[in-house]
Amino acid sequence: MRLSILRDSRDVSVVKLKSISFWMPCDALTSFMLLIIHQLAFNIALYVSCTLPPSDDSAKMLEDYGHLSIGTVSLPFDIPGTRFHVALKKSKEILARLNDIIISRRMKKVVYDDILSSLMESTDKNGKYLSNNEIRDILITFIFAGHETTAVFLVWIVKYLTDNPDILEQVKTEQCHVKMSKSENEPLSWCDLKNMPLTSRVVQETLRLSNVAPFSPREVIEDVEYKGVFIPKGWKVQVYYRHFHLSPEYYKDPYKFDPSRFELPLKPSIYMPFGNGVRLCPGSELVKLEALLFVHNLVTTYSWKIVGQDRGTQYWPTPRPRGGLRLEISKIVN
Ligand code: HEM
Repeated sequence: MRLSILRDSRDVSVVKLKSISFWMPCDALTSFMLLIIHQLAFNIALYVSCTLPPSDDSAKMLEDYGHLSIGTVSLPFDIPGTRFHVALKKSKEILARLNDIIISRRMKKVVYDDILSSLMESTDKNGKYLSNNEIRDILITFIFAGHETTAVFLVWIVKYLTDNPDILEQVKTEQCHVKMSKSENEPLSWCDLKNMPLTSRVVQETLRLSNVAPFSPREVIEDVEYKGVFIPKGWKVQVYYRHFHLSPEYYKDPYKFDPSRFELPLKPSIYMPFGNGVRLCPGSELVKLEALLFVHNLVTTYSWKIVGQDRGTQYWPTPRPRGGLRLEISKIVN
């Protein structure tokens, strides 16, 4: 199957993301960052997947995805009233909606520069095109994987920058420099994004420290002995990336937010925020791009402060600042 769209985000994403309302709807507000960014990350995932602009319909879809997300980490009892039951119901509604989108796209016969069109053109190794149900199933995964982790990850960037004012100042200097090299309203180009070494390291370090996707599930396909432990074929195992990322064996002072650790190349296989091997996250380049654009817009346009006490980390369903990080945020007046 040919599916290149997210492997080469250079061409698509800079162009697409700039056409989405990128940030807050007003000049000042106090709100939970996770709420705002969830909507933003979802809009981007929906746009990259199906070229759907934000609407009431997409807001409803995000709500349904919220139930689906909770259902994936609930006990699998399909009994009315359980979270799992609600998640199954909502997933059927999302699948029906995606089916309508596929049918309407087939009728229009228009090719868009998005994942849906790429899937519709794709063939398997026998040259057979994917069915609507196959496309629908891949899309639901892409949109799910494409917004949930991204939203939490962007919130962690804000948290770490706020907690480290020296690094925040340096990032601001870097980003203002980039901004000043552009004329007013000129969008960032791929070259500009390559010209943000410190911000890129902040992105890498946030991925290491936040571990928003802390593990991957795998099935053992043959008997194996690992460090004296026998693991039989058929067992389910978790590859726990968090173990590598927070190990003092691999990282000096591992709980410290220190982007400078990425100034030199790391040892192989100790940094895997997007997994490894054939199932490596296909959205990894898109996420980094979103993060650079997000930080650029954030630090050059807004100032903010955290409201209330630091409430630590909530580990369910994935690690995130407890409560979603309440911020008082306002537009910088020049
Ligand atoms: C900070 C954001 C993200 C993180 C940390 C992340 C991390 C991961 C990880 C660890 C995996 C599992 C890899 C494995 O099993 O080896 C994965 C899989 C996947 N991710 Fe991401 N991801 C992020 C964002 C995205 C985005 C934006 C998209 C799409 C637009 C996406 C789409 C997918 C898909 C479709 C898979 C399944 C791949 C497969 O099973 O072959 N992810 N991601």
